[in-house]
Amino acid sequence: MSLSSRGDAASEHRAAGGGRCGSDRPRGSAVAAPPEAEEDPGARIARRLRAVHRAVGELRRGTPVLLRAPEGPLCVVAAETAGARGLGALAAAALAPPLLLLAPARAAAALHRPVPQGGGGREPPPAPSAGEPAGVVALRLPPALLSPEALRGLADPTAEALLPPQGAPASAGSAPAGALAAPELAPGAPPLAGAALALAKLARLLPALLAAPAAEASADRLDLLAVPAAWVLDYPATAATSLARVAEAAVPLEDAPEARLVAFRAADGGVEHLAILVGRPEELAAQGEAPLVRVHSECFTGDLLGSLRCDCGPQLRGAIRRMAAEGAGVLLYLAQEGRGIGLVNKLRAYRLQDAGLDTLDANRALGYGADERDFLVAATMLRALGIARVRLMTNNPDKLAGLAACGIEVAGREALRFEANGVNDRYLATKARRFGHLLA
Ligand SMILES: Nc1nc2c(ncn2[C@@H]2O[C@H](COP(=O)(O)OP(=O)(O)OP(=O)(O)O)[C@@H](O)[C@H]2O)c(=O)[nH]1
Ligand SMILES: [Zn+2]
Repeated sequence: MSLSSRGDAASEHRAAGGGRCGSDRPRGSAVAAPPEAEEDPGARIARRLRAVHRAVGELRRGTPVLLRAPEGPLCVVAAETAGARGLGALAAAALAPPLLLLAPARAAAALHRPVPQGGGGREPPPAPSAGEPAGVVALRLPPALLSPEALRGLADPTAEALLPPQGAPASAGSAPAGALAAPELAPGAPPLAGAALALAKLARLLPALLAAPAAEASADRLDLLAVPAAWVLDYPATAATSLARVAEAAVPLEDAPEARLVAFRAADGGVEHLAILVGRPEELAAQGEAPLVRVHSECFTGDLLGSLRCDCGPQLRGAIRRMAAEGAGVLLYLAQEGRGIGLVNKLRAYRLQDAGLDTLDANRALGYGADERDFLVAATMLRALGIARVRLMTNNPDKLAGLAACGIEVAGREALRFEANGVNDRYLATKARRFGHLLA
C-alpha cells in the first residue's frame, strides 16, 4: 500500500507545511538564545521549559511579559486577557507607543481590507504556523482602542463587532466610526513579533498581543517575567522530546478489558499525554512486528460528550475495538484539543463555522494555522514504549508524513472511516477536499 498522499489531491494545507516533525523554525539573530554557563543538559532543558511555562501563565493572567533577544526586549500583553492593570504595566515599560500584533487574516478583518502579503511583518512565522499565509501584521491603535474591551474586539472575530467598516455610518447623524477610532497598518512588525504570537498560541489564547519595545531594567522595576524569545520558539520541540513516563496502571475498558494506561509528562510539569495500551503491543514490536497504532488528538466534545460535529468519538472507540479484536495496539491520546488550538478556540471556531466558514478558514480567521499539531510528541512516546514500526490507523496523510519525519517507520495505513451522521457531513467533506484526507 502506498503511504504517500494522493498526488492529485495535494491539499493546500499540506502544501502549507503539514506533516513536519517538531520545530523547523529558522534560527535568525533576532531570536538567538543567550549564552548559558555550563549546566547539566537535563537541568538546562527543564529550566528553559519552566520559564516559558511561567510566561504562558502570565499572559493568561493578563500580565505583560518581556521577550528577550540581543536587539533588546519586547514587552507583550495578550489582547484577550489584558485588563487595566496589564495595560498600565505595558505603558510603564514601553519605550514607544505599543503596536497590536495580529495574524494576517485577523489584521485584514480589523482593517476591513486585505493586508499586503507578509503584512509588514519582518520575521518569518514560528514553527507551528510554518508555511501558513506568512507573517505577523502590526497595527497602530488610536488611544480610543487602547482599552481592554476594544482590544478583545480586535482580537476575537466572534466578539460583537466593535468597529463598523470604514466609512460606514455608526449611527444616523454621527461621523463614520472608522474615522474616529480605526487601527492603521504600521510599516513593520517588531523583530520578536513571531515569538510573541507563538507565546500566545502556547497559552491557547487568541494570537493577538499589544507589544512595545522596553528596557531590560523594566523587568525588575515592574516585576515582569522575562524569557528569551528563542526559548519560546523552541518550546514545542523541547517539551516533546523531554516527555517521560510518570505513571502506569491497568484500566480495563468496555471494549478492551486488557488495557493499560501510561501517562507521559514533559520536563516542565506541563501538559500530560496518555498511551492506551491494548494487549501487549511492546512484545509485538520486540519481535519485529508493526503493531496497530492510533495517534488521536483529544476532542472533549466528540470523545466525551458524543458531539455530532466531528468524527472523533467513533474513531476513538472504533480504534480501540479494532485493537482489541486484533489482540494488541496502542492509542496515543494527545493533549492537542482542537488540532492544537485548545477547546476555547475550538468553540470560537464552531461559532465561525455556524456563520458559514469551514473548519480550515475558521482556524485562520482566529489567527491560527489550519492544523497547529506536530507529531514529535507521538514519536517520542512510541520510542519510549519501544515501538519504532507501526501500522497507523488514520485517514490523515499529514500524520503518516509527520511520524515518518520524526523517525517512526510507518509500515502500513489502516483507514478509520465512519459514515457522515447528518451533522458532520460538511466537516468531513472539508477534511477530504482541503486537508487531503483519504476519505473516498
Ligand atoms: N480547530 C478545530 N478542531 C477540530 C474541529 N473538529 C474537530 N477538531 C479537532 O480535531 C482533532 C481531531 O482530528 P483527528 O481526528 O486527529 O485527526 P484527523 O486529523 O482528522 O485525522 P484522522 O487520523 O484521520 O482522524 C481533535 O483535536 C478535535 O478536537 C474543528 O472544527 N476545528
Ligand atoms: Zn472531534
